[in-house]
Amino acid sequence: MDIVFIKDLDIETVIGIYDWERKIRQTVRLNLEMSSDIARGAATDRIEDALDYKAVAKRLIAFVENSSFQLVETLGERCAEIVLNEFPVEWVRLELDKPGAVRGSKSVGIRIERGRKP
Ligand SMILES: Nc1nc2c(c(=O)[nH]1)N=C([C@H](O)[C@@H](O)CO)CN2
Repeated sequence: MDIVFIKDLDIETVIGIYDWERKIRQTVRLNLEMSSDIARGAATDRIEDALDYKAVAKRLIAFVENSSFQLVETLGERCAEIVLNEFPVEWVRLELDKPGAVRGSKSVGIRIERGRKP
């Protein structure tokens, strides 16, 4: 299976379950692996035949910046839905990190796989 990926996309948003978290913006980090037929774009050398990772990133930045969920689970699930519903992607693995959320830990977060592997 061919993959287009986006690594360490940092986005500021309102996220968290505590009162103090509802009043500030925190950084979340997205990592995505998306199934894509790499050979198709390679054959024509045209962006129209490839999965445009910049378009995916811009869409997710706009969504996450304007969101205000409590749980990383909810935000991650919504992001995966956007990728599957709005782009030519049949399967996605998504990691959503909340760096520094737990003292003593570099990061915490979720990893999900959604869709059907081609
Ligand atoms: N499974 C989860 N556990 C926790 C979450 C979460 O989103 N999913 N969130 C918090 C707090 O917001 C925490 O990040 C603040 O430091 C705690 N546990």
